[in-house]
Amino acid sequence: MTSDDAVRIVRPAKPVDTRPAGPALAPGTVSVRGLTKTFGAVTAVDDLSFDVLPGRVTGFLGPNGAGKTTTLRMLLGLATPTSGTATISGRAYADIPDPLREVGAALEATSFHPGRTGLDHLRTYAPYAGADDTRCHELLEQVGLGAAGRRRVGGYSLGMRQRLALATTLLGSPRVLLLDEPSNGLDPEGIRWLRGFLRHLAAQGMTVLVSSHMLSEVQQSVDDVVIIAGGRLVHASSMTELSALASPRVAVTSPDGPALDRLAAEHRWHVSSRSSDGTTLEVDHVSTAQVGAAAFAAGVELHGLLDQTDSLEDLFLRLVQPSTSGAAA
Ligand SMILES: Nc1ncnc2c1ncn2[C@@H]1O[C@H](COP(=O)(O)OP(=O)(O)OP(=O)(O)O)[C@@H](O)[C@H]1O
Repeated sequence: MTSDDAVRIVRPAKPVDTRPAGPALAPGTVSVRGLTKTFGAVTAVDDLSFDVLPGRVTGFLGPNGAGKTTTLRMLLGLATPTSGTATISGRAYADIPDPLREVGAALEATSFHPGRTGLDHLRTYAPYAGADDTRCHELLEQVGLGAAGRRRVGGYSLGMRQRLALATTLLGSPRVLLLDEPSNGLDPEGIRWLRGFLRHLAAQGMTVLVSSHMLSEVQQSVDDVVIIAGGRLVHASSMTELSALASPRVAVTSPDGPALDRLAAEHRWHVSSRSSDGTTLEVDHVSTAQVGAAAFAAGVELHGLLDQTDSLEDLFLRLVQPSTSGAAA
């Protein structure tokens, strides 16, 4: 990929809607418009605008310090924007009449009373969310803690605590779920379970926003991505559109360097590098199948043909690099 390409892809895939968020938004839509938050000289969130839609799982991604938690805190009324708006179903959190029925959130590792059982933990919070005892039992079953619900939380594994935290956020049967790094500390089985569970919630119409500093952690579970760096939006699209940005690239080796050069010129391949002896070329924007077929048709002997397409994580890292993100210093 050329440096031009790198600059070209660093922009929201869809034009950002800068209209003020209002009641016309579908219920459950999370909307951020021109959101900015400064802490003294530090601009944690810088003119951020994006929407998160119901019925979808959206990954809110960015490296450490990108501004994810600060954005989530503003959505939950825990921090006041310096400027701009952060709304849920068209309202700022403070204006939502019954907030626990509208939005469930887990921002950091929830603290639990170690002497309480999982069920008692839920029962403690249930009245605030208007949930009854049946709902507490139902949620424990849903998060896979049915039997463990009667055991003390002090003996729970980290994964079990994460499940209990998730059950707590769901007490009010909210329309919107905001989770900050929910897979932190989960083992692969726990991550797989979380992925399936969030998908199930979105399939029921919930809006699910999950933050992470690694695309690879969420790439199999999200429908959409919002990527930020240095407090600014660097990319917003569906996961499918993001994947399409990982342009194919191959390394092709032949004992006959000049024949390889002729092939590249004939097909107008974009050769991004050439080994010193001229026997290996790296070619951008073509697949191994295209190069293999062209070499076969031209009778050029190949000794190597390697797919070097960027992984999604490489693409993500390039998107959030300070040099291309335009991040504030
Ligand atoms: N209360 C605060 N006072 C001063 N600076 C803050 C405060 N909260 C956040 N920041 C700064 O704002 C920036 C964004 O932080 P934030 O925690 O939102 O990022 P993040 O993307 O959630 O990072 P991480 O993945 O590490 O949790 C960082 O530079 C951080 O140091």
